[in-house]
Amino acid sequence: MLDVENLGIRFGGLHAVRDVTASIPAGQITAIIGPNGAGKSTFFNLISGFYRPTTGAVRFQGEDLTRRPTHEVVARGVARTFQTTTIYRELSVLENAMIGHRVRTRAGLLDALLRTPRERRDAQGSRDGALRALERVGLVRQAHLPAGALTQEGQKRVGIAMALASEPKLLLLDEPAAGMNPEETVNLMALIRDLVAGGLTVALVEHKMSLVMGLADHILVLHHGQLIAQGTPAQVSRDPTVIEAYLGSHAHGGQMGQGAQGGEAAHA
Ligand SMILES: Nc1ncnc2c1ncn2[C@@H]1O[C@H](COP(=O)(O)OP(=O)(O)OP(=O)(O)O)[C@@H](O)[C@H]1O
Repeated sequence: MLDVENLGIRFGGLHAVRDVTASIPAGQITAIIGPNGAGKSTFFNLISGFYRPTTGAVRFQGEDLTRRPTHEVVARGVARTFQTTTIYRELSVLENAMIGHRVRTRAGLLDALLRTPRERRDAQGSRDGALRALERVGLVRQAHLPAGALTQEGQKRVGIAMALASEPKLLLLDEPAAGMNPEETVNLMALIRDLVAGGLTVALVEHKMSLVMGLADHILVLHHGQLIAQGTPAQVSRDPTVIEAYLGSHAHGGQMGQGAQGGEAAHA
């Protein structure tokens, strides 16, 4: 569904992502893992159009998205959530989801100010689209609550609904389980599985190895900005290069503990 070829970006002298060639297959869950500072978030920012690569190309369903601005990437069917919660806590759950939907509507500011027929049509469409997204994440009954009143897990669902409201084909989740307890993590895994069963393709960056190993069909492993391995959870977890990368990172204060022990302990 999404292919990157020789993708790279430099920040000054630092190659945050270097020469990565990889694919995110349709209808599957792809996890991007690697020790701290491996370039995972930067890779996400590259494929979602937040960063312009220094080298290489990003193709989505065969179309070159390399130089497209983010809103065009979203309009073509790639949506993302963020590591830190970016929901509007004072707005209702429904209003948050409607904001996610508005990227697909055509009415501009003038239409909104003049309340033109197009604006009214789009507003109704946003409401319907937002409700569909809330249904997919199980939040219809909370639609009129302020988003900030929801639990941590509920707020994560709002963030996912915002992304789903743009009706993506590919959903990118940046550390979806961060800050969640084990029970919430299990619920989140079930939600992601449901979304994929409904036809969505998902790629995620995640530190919790229990989630990655229990959920991913396909794993890309980054280290120092480079792709050092890819394959099924079973394949990458016994790959000597991957084990060495995590061990080396642990020796320097990295997060191998999460890799070896399943993740939650180190997050507790
Ligand atoms: N905008 C930026 N400007 C300069 N350097 C950056 C920028 N973004 C990331 N970096 C650097 O690029 C490298 C990769 O960072 P990135 O955040 O992508 O890693 P990560 O694998 O997501 O890390 P973590 O697991 O800690 O979230 C790091 O050395 C980081 O300091």
